[in-house]
Amino acid sequence: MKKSILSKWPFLCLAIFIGLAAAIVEGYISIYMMRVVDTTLAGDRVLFYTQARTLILLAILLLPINIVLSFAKGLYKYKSLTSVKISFMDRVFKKNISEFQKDNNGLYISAITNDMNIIENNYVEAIFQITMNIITFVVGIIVIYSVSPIALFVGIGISAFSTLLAVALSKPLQRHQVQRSKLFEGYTSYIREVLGAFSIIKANNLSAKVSKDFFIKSKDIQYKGYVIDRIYTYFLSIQRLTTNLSFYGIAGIVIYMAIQGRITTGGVILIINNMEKVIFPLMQVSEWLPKIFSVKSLFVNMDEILESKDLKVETVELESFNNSIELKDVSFGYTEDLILKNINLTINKGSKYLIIGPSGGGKSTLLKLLRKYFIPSKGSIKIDNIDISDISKSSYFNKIANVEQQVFLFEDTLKNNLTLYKDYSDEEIDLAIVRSGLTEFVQNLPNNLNTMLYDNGRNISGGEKSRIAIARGLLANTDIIFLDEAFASLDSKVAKEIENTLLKLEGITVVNVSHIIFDETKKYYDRVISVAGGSVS
Ligand SMILES: Nc1ncnc2c1ncn2[C@@H]1O[C@H](COP(=O)(O)OP(=O)(O)OP(=O)(O)O)[C@@H](O)[C@H]1O
Repeated sequence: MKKSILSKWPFLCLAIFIGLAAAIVEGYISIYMMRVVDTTLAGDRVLFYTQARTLILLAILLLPINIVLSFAKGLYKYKSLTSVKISFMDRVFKKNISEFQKDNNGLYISAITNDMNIIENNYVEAIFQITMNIITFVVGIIVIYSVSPIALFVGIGISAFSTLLAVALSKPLQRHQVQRSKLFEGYTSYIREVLGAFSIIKANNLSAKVSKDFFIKSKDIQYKGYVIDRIYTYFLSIQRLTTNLSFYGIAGIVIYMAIQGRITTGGVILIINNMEKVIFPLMQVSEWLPKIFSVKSLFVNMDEILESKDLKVETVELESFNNSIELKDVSFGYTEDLILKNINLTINKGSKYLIIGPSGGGKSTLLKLLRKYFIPSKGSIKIDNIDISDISKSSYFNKIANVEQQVFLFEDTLKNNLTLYKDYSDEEIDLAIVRSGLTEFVQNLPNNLNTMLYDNGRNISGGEKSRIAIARGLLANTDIIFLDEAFASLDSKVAKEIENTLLKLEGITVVNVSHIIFDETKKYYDRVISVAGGSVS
């Protein structure tokens, strides 16, 4: 993840270049300020006017440079943060369905929201601030050196002390930052859960329990934030004390040197002015450094979340499905316990299969294996004699359509929800609408197919959602359609009609897991498979 931010170094370099120009101009401003003071005190009018004019011109020049610097900073932050967020999402979607399902979603949500905010403030911003402060510091040192090297050595002493303090402080901060990130994971998934179950919580009078649980979870996070702030406070107080004392010390030395006549009055002003430019950036660097170190552990944590443990190389692109899918001695379990045991089954192209069986018997699990969401623990699944594990997921997913009971609808038009952003002709879309029993529904919508669906289809019924899922499956024009309890929310008339349509699809293989069995349609299946106790019959 860190690499995706660092890959945007050209934008940082641009900002550094402009920042350097700004610091050099500021350096010249303080030198001309010194000259103006000294020529005034010397009573040299002609030289005063020349120096004062240059001083004003430099001050005016600083304005556009600072504006461009602010644009460059914005560009660097925009590019870096977009890059890290895109890289995060890319890696999430590179994970296997099985791997993703094992994790708690809260983990990802927390990483992309809370951890990303910390990365923005404590890493991307910190890198910019540190580099700018180093530039200001270096220019300040050069300017002071040109007047008094002794004052400069005192400044370097302070720098060493502040940096050591920053490094020492980063250790406990790193630990607390990781602990806070872990707390955020649980907190995020809890919020997602309770908001998702809003109506159940209200209807069962569970609000008081939710409030109590929420208080416990948010209290822990707030406390961790308090601990982190406390460490920063100790750190900042010590740091301010040392820098203030150093500043007074340097001011004393410079005034003493002026009394002895070793530097001019303008020189005193220049050194005091630039000491601020040396000490303040140091203070800033030592404030930002612990933050950068503390983010290191967040990157490690994110890389762990995003790491794909599936190292299987898929070498075959499935061009077509011609004959059959063969399951040979297939066993599978989510854990050590096997859910499916030594399954032998052949699914022929174009045939229609009804899968029935008791709840928890393993029907959906069998579908998950056929859909390549999971790979068998033992045995093999071969499609036209090619092992499913060797076939690339994308080419396999192009050949299958999945109709689930839980339908997800994007916040978009009904048309895009049906086509899933692929190109189909109007005739194809109309046919899928008719076949899935959606004709009347679409006609009654205010903007027909262009009607927007919001919030996962909150304003449409469960049955309408199911029919949208079935229409998607039909429209996809795939060789195989897998249905998992797709008719559960439909009335028997509509369900039977849709089932009939599916059973009449020529050349398309249909595997339908269903509790709902109609005698009228059951006989048209080529085979009814019962899955119970881990076996098929
Ligand atoms: N992701 C999972 N992790 C662990 N166990 C699981 C997972 N999914 C299902 N199981 C378990 O596997 C067994 C079979 O579940 P499966 O969903 O395949 O049954 P099913 O026959 O489809 O049941 P139903 O008809 O109730 O949907 C069950 O005991 C279930 O608890």
